[in-house]
Amino acid sequence: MRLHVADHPLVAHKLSVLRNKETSSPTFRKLVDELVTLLAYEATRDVRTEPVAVSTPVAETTGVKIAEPLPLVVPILRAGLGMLDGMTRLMPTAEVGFLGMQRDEETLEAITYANRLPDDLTGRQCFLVDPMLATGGTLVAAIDYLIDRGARDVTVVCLLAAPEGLKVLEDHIGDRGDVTIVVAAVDDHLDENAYIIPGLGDAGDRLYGVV
Ligand SMILES: O=P(O)(O)OC[C@H]1O[C@H](OP(=O)(O)OP(=O)(O)O)[C@H](O)[C@@H]1O
Ligand SMILES: O=c1cc[nH]c(=O)[nH]1
Ligand SMILES: [Mg+2]
Repeated sequence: MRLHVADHPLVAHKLSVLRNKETSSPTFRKLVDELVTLLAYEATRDVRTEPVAVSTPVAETTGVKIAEPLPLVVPILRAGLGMLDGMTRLMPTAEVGFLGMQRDEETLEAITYANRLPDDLTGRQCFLVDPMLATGGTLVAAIDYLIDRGARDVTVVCLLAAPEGLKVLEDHIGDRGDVTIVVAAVDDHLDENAYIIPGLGDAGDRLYGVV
């Protein structure tokens, strides 16, 4: 497993506003979108391309286009939905699958309530998006769904990760797949309720309200 932590003053600035409990939902949504755009640039660095002939106004040349099978972006609902537009804006030809997962706040187990993924992911580059990697339970289950369908190349884009969750992911994945985590920051620790500290609270609630 590879970990890439964004090291950029704009990321750090936007993340600080996101953490602030006074930041309203509309501003929070906009900042998540802006941060994803910055992270997606790094996350898509190894996206596969193939040559394509291009006629410029004055010459023939060879360019590139994103190769088939097309990449698959998978937001983990709810909070991951706030990161989808930023990904598809950079990769408009990507296809989109969906996973609806909710962490049981008592047991911390990830429960899957929606699953709309292609049956066969052999050879597809997959991009999982979810703002928070806390205990790692949700992403372990999500990565397993992709690997079980044949995916071997998975990039996870998160805003915040806890060291505890990164360790769980690394131990779980082993050599079963080629997994890269791109994250805006690795925070300090989890509290007794498995919330990321200092964190930003419940990402889903801050994006969409408490339901
Ligand atoms: O690493 P973990 O300990 O599994 O926790 C992380 C998960 O918790 C949050 O989702 P939540 O369960 O709150 O669902 P929501 O997006 O609907 O709010 C977050 O968006 C991750 O999916
Ligand atoms: O800090 C946390 C942990 C899990 N899920 C969140 O939304 N925030
Ligand atoms: Mg939530």
